[in-house]
Amino acid sequence: MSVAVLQRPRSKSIARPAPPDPLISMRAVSKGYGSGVTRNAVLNNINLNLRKGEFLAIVGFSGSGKTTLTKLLAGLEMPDSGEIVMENEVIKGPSEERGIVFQNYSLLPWLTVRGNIALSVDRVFKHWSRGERHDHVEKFIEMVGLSHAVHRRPHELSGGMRQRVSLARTLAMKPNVLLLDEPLGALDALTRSVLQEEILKIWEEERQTCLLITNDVDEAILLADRIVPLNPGPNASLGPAFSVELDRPRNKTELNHNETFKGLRNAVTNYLVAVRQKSRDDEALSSEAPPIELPDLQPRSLRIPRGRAG
Ligand SMILES: Nc1ncnc2c1ncn2[C@@H]1O[C@H](COP(=O)(O)OP(=O)(O)OP(=O)(O)O)[C@@H](O)[C@H]1O
Repeated sequence: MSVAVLQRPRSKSIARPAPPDPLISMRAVSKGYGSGVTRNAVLNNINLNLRKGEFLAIVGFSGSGKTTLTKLLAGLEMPDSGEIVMENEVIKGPSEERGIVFQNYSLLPWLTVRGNIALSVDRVFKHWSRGERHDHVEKFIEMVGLSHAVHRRPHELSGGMRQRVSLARTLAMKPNVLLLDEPLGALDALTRSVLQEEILKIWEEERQTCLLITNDVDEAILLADRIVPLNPGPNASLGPAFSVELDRPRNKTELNHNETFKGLRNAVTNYLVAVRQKSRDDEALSSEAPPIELPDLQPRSLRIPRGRAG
């Protein structure tokens, strides 16, 4: 295996403006579950800056700790060591400043599309007039293309439609940071593709700081400004950041023929493949049985003394 693919991609020597300040910083964060022999060390020494207005994608394998990372950023889990800081304040619990969309949309089954979104809007924007809140809800329903289904309840919607409601509900709360934890993971390829385009369009309009967790390299390149791989666990750490040097607005169909897109897809995929192979090799080495030490014995005599035979 080539070691070169594990190295940080070379940055171009063009002078770039300084990156914007981080909105959230993870500093030397480690997290595991359980204790003693049953302890599962999931994340180890994670250092990550999520910059204001950027779209960052974390790509990684199943079980590497992606959801754990999102929950830490959301304040739903606390680090075992290290800290997570948002605008100079250590994150100590969940907050409406950080909106999350999970893979399994958790909609209230007795409320309609409008009702599910309005519930959150009414809670966050209590100080707005009824008319303002109504218009705000309608804007986000329209943004995700569900105006024709406002009166439907979740069981009357397809998976893709439910995920749109979930997205609209979180976007409508206007969080400072949007945390998308494999939001399209449960959808079929076609619906996934349509929703990718929609997220892209919405993000290009709103430019909210956004962190997307995904296992789909193409999706990460289409949407993000920067891609950071999460190496396989246990004790998963972050790999080198890959910068996505593709102009916006982006068009998925056109990107398929774009050389920068293809090169980046190869670089990220090769990195992930190499790092997984390394993790497997390390695992195999550490689980190999130690060599057995044979006792230093010398045979004395194989002859059976006379009279004892039989
Ligand atoms: N609350 C918990 N208690 C104990 N172990 C947990 C808990 N949550 C996650 N884990 C374990 O932590 C590890 C990482 O899980 P996590 O869900 O963060 O990974 P993931 O990369 O999001 O996985 P997937 O892509 O399959 O959803 C797994 O081994 C999982 O079993």
